[in-house]
Amino acid sequence: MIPRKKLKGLVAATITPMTPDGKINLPVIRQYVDYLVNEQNVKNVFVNGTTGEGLSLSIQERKQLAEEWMCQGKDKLDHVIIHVGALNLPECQELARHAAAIGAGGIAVIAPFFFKPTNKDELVAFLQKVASEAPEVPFYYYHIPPLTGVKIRVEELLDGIKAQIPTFQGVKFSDTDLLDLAQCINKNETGDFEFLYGVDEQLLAALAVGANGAVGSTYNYLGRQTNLMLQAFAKPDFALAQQYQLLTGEFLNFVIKLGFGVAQTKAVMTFVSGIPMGPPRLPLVDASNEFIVKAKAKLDSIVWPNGDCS
Ligand SMILES: CC(=O)N[C@@H]([C@@H](O)[C@H](O)[C@H](O)CO)[C@@H](O)CC(=O)C(=O)O
Repeated sequence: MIPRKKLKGLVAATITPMTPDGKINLPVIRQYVDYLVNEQNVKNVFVNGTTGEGLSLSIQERKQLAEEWMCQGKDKLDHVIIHVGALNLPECQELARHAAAIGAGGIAVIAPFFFKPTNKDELVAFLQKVASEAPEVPFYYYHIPPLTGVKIRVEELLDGIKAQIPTFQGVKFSDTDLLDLAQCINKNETGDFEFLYGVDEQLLAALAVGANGAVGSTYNYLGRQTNLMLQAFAKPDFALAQQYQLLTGEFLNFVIKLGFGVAQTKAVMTFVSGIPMGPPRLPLVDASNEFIVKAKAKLDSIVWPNGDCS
């Protein structure tokens, strides 16, 4: 495998821009890349994940999106990780081969969640069959039990993983079980693996137990503020880091009470960035106007420590 720059800091879980009639809006990706890099200081992306509605897209659409992010991100982005998980092995393998062929910086795989693996060995066997299709590409397990219902603890999965998946690079950890995350970090004695946290509203707690970075939806539009939180944490200025986390938490707590998911993320990103993200794909439905008005007013009302506006 070619030596690579270690992935740390923020990774935007990309949104899939769509036209009003529900097609993928590929031409918008160029502007999207520039926005992330120049306005949010975010240079890593995670494509076709939850926020990207990856599981609601056809294989062809997922390939097109992956290609566009690779192409537009060339010389601008540091890492492009492609999520290649699906409900069946052949599609995962096809997407993994495709990601390798286009030079992706990493691939990630969610646990299949219709017929679910019931223990660590079944899960690792599935992941291994996907990873081996891209033998030169760093591999991440995408742990998101609230959506998959697969609750196999990651610390268990790590035991002997490198022998079975030589490309294993780390975990995108989208769960609130910080004890499991801490145990993973404890096992990562040589520091070879990366643990990227995926619950944005409690990233600071994950950093405190040793997460290397974060993948999330809010880094599309709160990347700049969250980067300042990371800087404060590294300094260390914990009081300042805490202020940032409390403020992003205040916004998320507000929108979660209104009903917050991928459709609402698309709406927030559209009004913050000015880039049209379009509607979500069914079964998700558009955010309501009431949501948009209230979410915008809330975000505008937040006074960030740097005196910045969102
Ligand atoms: C369930 C969910 O969508 N979680 C988000 C978070 O970024 C989430 O939107 C945020 O913490 C707000 O709750 C990410 O973990 C998902 C993600 O990274 C992805 O799109 O693959």
